[in-house]
This record gives sequence, structure tokens and C-alpha cells, in this order.
Amino acid sequence: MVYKEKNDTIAAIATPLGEGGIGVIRVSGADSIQMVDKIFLAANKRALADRRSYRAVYGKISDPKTKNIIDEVICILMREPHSYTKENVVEIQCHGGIMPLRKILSLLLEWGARLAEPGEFTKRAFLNGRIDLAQAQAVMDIIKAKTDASLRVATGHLSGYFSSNIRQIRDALLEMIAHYEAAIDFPEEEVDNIDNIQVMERIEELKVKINTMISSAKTGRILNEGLVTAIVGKPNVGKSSLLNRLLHSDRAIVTDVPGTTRDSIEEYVDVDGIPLRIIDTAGIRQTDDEVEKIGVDKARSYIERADLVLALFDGAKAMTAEDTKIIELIRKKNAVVVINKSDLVQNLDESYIRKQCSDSKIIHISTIQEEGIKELVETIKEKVYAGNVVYNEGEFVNNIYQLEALKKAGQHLEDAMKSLDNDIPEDLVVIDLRSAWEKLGDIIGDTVNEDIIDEIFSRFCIGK
Ligand SMILES: Nc1nc2c(c(=O)[nH]1)N(C=O)[C@@H](CNc1ccc(C(=O)N[C@@H](CCC(=O)O)C(=O)O)cc1)CN2
Ligand SMILES: Nc1nc2c(ncn2[C@@H]2O[C@H](COP(=O)(O)OP(=O)(O)OP(=O)(O)O)[C@@H](O)[C@H]2O)c(=O)[nH]1
Ligand SMILES: [Mg+2]
Repeated sequence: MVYKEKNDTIAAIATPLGEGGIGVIRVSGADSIQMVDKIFLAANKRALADRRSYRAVYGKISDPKTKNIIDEVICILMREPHSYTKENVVEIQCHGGIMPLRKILSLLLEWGARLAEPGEFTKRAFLNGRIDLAQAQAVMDIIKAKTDASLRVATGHLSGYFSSNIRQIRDALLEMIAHYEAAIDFPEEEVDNIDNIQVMERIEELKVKINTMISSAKTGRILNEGLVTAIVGKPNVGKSSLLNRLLHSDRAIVTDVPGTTRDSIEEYVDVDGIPLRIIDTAGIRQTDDEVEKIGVDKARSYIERADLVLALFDGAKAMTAEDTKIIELIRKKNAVVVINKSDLVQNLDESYIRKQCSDSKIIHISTIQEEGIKELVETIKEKVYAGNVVYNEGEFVNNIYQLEALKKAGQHLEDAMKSLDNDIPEDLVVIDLRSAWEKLGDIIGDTVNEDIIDEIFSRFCIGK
């Protein structure tokens, strides 16, 4: 890789700004230890420069010019290459308020440090070879994770699980490329004759692996961003009650007046590790009320946009024209039919729903008695994980950048197969194989260009 980064000394506040127990300022670069020594006085008077790596040293930060003491702190010393960035790192732990943090940072800037860009510490960890690009992106996913499952995906990526799958495919490609190149360069020599059929079989295997990863991206995205779940149904069936039940709180207003919910409400909820973005919609019916009409239109558009629709019916009442309208709207969607109020005497004829929505599961619940909620949650989970051949969460593709690179790599392999099929000269096959190898390299940051790297790290937070 032809990518050079100045290794000047950078500093940033690494903890959120607010009131907290402790705040951390991070300094990284060749001069970081000498720089901190200028403003830090250890209780035992020894300079950090004389201390061994991975020491915590108690002392005070003061302004060398005014001699004013700013805060009492603990400094942690990590010498290169044994630190996060593989450079000399000092972390200053002060009291967690904005004044000590800002004053210490500005002193460091005054004494020669440069303010770190967002993600610059992790970028250095990447450029200095501690982690690859997929692992670096996982660091940010860990910080952003909101549920157990999304955290598991991210830690799987950070531990290199995902990257090693990519590396295996790349190694296999490189072996094929080398073989072909030897045959092209030394046609007279005793290079093993290449059996194209055998090569095609091996490419096919690699393509299956890539496609498996591509198909995991849908679940990966859901675990990262949340499953957009719309609760729809005619007025008064208990949509808002279900939202509240899943949220374990009284978020939405529930009354026995049909048409209570006028606008859609969106809430984020962790359902057994799966992040759901639940939308409680206005009951769908013919109405002359102008405001309610807008709600109904919105409900329709949510059915279109949602990843999953929970279609609610009132089990205690006979089917109405409004119910059949709902059925018509959800028939071809990824939907679960939920029949509510199972605690009451049942009057709903389900056979029509069963016939019309033959692909949808039907679940009976009572939001009041909390019946069937567990089964509903299990069904949602099954839907999220369905169709994945990958079972280890650390292998899920969870970002668009990786997905696009995988798709392009798959396309190049497809092209290589076509060329082989049509007896196109081997040097052209090699070009396709090499393009696929390069695209996979983008994912782990082996072949990727500088602009893309900058773009990726610019989305990180400050101090990371
Ligand atoms: N205080 C602190 N906590 C942190 C970090 C940090 O940089 N500082 N991390 C990041 O932001 C994460 C941990 N990641 C890290 C990864 C490697 C090394 C490191 O110094 N590795 C050395 C020494 C390992 C050893 O003693 O065996 C090495 O691998 O050579 C430090 C943190 C989360 N917690
Ligand atoms: N018996 C019984 N009543 C329920 C159940 N779930 C909801 N209800 C009642 O049904 C009525 C309507 O509930 P909501 O949650 O407001 O219904 P909604 O579908 O949001 O209604 P709109 O917002 O008007 O479209 C309320 O009186 C609830 O207490 C249930 O499981 N059993
Ligand atoms: Mg409602």
C-alpha cells in the first residue's frame, strides 16, 4: 500500500463531554511521553520518560507558565509498539468534567500536540498494522451497538472472524492467479497443465462462499440498524396496547375510542437482542376526519416501507370490511397475522384470513393478559435470522461498503467463469481473478485507496 501518514503527536478527549466520574485524554505519537512530562508532575517526582510501559502514575497536571494546578490525575503509559496505535501513548485520567478535560487538552495543544481528527487513533492502529479495515470499522460498530446481537456481530468482526473468511478466499484466488501466470510466462516449461474444469469448480466454491456472505447482509443490516416493524389494523384492535406491551411502558395512548392514535409513533425496542423500530400506526378505516385521513395514508405507506408488518385483528369481533381491506394490503408482504384479545370470547372467523394470507403465521395474543407475546417474539426472531446459512453472528456482513465489494468480487468471478467457458485466453481470465482479489482486498483495507480510507474514518467519533 502506498499510503503515508504523518506520525506527529495527536491528542483528543476520549470520553463524552459531560459530568462523569473520570475523564480521559489520549495522546499518541513519538513525542507523547516527553510532551506529557512537560505538564505532569508525578507524586514521586519521576518523569514518565523514565518509567516502564503499562504503568499507571499518580500526580498533578499544571500549567508550566503560570504554575497553576489544573487537576490531580493518573497517567497511563504505553510504549510503542505495545499500545492501541502501536505508537507511544499516554492516557491522562482526570476528573470527569468539561473544565479539567478542556484545559488539559488545550495545554497539550499549546505544547506541541495536534488535535486528533475523528477516528485518527483507530486509523493509526490500522495504518500501523494492528487491525485491518474491517476490524477498524467494527470498533465503531461496538460503540454504536444497541443490543446483544449487534454487539456480538461487532465483536466477531473485531476479533478477525469475518476478515479471516475474506483472507481465505483471497489466498485461494492468489494461488490460481500464480498458477496461470506461471503457465503464461513459461509456456515451454514444465508447469502443470491447467485443467480449466477443475479451476471452474474451485471458482464456483468461492462464489458460493461469497454469496453466503452477501445473503447474510440483510440480517446484518437489521442487527445494526433495526427491523422496521409496522403494527397495522383497523381502529381499536389493540395496536397501541401491543406497542406498549413490547416496550414495557405506556408510551402510546390507549383508549376504547376507535381512532385514538392519529399519527404514527416510532419507538426503538430491544426484543430479545433484536433491535426493532416499531411503528404504531393510526387504525385503517374510511373516515371523513381530515387529520385521521392523513394517519391512514401514512399507515398504508408504512406497510410499503416496513421490513415486517404485524397485522392486528380483534378476535372478539366478527370480521368487517375494514379487516378485509387490511388483509388485501398485507397479503403479499412479509407479515405476521396477530389476533388480539384472546382473553375474550372469540367471534372472529379465521378461515378467510388463513386462506388469503397463507404465507403468514397466525398468532393469538392478549396484550392485557400477556398471552402469546413470547410466541410473537420468537416468530419475529425466526424471521430476522431466516434464510441465513451463516450461523455465527461474527460472520454477518453489516455494512454497505463491504456488501458492495463482495457483490463486485462475485461479479468478477462470474466473468472469469464465462471466459473459461468460452475458451477465452488465460491472461484475460487472470485479469478477472485479480479484480476479484482486489475487491476483496478493499474490505480488509489491503488494496483500498486513500480517499476511501479517509471517508471511512471521518465517520468515527472524536478520541476513537
Ligand atoms: N484505557 C484504554 N482502554 C481501552 C482502549 C484504550 O486504548 N485505552 N481501547 C482502545 O481504544 C480498547 C482496548 N483495545 C486495546 C488494544 C490493544 C492495546 C495494547 O496496548 N496492546 C499491546 C499490549 C498488549 C499486552 O499487554 O499484551 C499490544 O498488543 O502490544 C490496548 C488497548 C478498549 N479499552
Ligand atoms: N380484552 C382485551 N382488551 C384489549 C386488549 N388489547 C387492547 N384492548 C383494549 O382495546 C381498546 C383499544 O386499544 P388500543 O391499543 O388503543 O387500540 P388501537 O388499535 O391502538 O386503536 P386506534 O389507535 O384507535 O387505532 C382499549 O380499550 C384496550 O384496553 C386485549 O388483549 N384484551
Ligand atoms: Mg392506537
